[in-house]
Amino acid sequence: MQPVVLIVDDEEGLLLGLKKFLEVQGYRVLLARTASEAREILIRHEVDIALLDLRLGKDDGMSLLAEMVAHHPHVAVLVITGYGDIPTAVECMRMGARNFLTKPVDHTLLLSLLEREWEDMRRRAEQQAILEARWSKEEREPFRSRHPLMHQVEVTIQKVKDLDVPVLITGETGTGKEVTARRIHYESVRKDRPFIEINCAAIPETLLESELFGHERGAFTGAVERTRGKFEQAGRGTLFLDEIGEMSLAMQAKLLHVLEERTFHRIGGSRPLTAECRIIAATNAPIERRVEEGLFRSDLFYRLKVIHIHLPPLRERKEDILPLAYLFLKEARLRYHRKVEGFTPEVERALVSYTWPGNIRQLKNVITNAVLLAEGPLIDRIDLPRAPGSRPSLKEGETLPEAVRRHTRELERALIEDALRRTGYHISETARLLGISRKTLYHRIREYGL
Ligand SMILES: Nc1ncnc2c1ncn2[C@@H]1O[C@H](COP(=O)(O)OP(=O)(O)OP(=O)(O)O)[C@@H](O)[C@H]1O
Repeated sequence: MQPVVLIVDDEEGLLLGLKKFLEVQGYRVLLARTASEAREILIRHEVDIALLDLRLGKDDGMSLLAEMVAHHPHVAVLVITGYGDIPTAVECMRMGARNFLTKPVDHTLLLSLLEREWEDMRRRAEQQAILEARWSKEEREPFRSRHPLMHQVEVTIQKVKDLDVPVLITGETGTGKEVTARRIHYESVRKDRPFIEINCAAIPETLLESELFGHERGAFTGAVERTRGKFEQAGRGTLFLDEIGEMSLAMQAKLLHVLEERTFHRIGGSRPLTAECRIIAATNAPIERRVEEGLFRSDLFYRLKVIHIHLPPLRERKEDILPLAYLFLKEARLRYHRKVEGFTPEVERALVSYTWPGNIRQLKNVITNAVLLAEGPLIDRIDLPRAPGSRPSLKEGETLPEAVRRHTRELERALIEDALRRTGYHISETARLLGISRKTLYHRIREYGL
């Protein structure tokens, strides 16, 4: 993966010089000449590292730094200061900059700082992935609902787990489709074989085919070695196709062919390979509507939904809210070493009466935050997003900047939710409508539990 560096400077010569130098070193470089250009780029692109000149013409580099630290915490900021301006550099590091360089920029030093940041980021991402896998996937026992609406789901899981036919799981975002897919796999005879997942919406259409089927060396520019696709990686295990509703018609045709023939080819390959994995597909898009509109092939739809599991939203199974809330409380308490024991009766009532548009994911986020912020053994206040249209107000003990930040987040959440509804939960269309990348949209959906 190519690291993306944003350079913010108003000196044209320096910008172009650094851009050329870094591109030769394999970095992707984006340029901003003003603070507002930098803001625009940060919203629209996934930036890894920013090089920020504190002297930005009439703009104030320090305020931009503060904004970047607050709103784009994943971006590592290196500041460029005038020669000998050490107190400012120290202040910047205190504010959250990762390091500083003085002018004129020493290219060798810059390169070593960038490499160190990039290495750090990759290590953190790996550790995060290990933690995630340890905490939220196979090892943890998922909650099993006793609600009558979920009873049928349980019966179906038990009945079909060992069969060799596809399963389609539908339900709103955060209702537990992936958790259900994993349960089917790990409770089945395939449990010692791989469980491979792929998010069909998060991968650009041009890459999806090679991700799924793999490619031979030289199959296309950049195919430097033979690569096994997800079908091969899954072997005789399970392939989980998440967000299948977002798949293009061309890819749907290819997938249907694999389901019918049980064979596929790596891109550029002539030897047919056998697809032995079980397919579980999931979607939160209104897939029947997509079929009616001709956006999803009806033959593929019927083939996938041989077994159909629909997960009802949390608001339709309110009895599950408190058991889940206590489960997440226990998890967060252990994970963050907090001494929190439960909720006050008012908080319990608030949890049960809320509508949970982001379902279990949102409930989990809310409870984890509450555990982190709790001061006593009982959680006595809970932050639930306001109903749209109500007037902004200051919470007890909240400062103005805190309230502004909270309201900005609520506004952003509501706008994204609105855009998702308008496009019928079509990720690419929503990203286009909002003018942000699909990756950023994904981050936000997860962050806000949408
Ligand atoms: N039965 C369960 N027990 C414990 N946690 C659960 C359960 N179901 C869902 N969760 C938690 O809720 C969150 C969302 O679950 P999951 O990713 O399976 O939902 P999803 O329906 O696939 O969401 P999306 O449509 O957005 O991809 C995860 O953090 C998961 O750990």
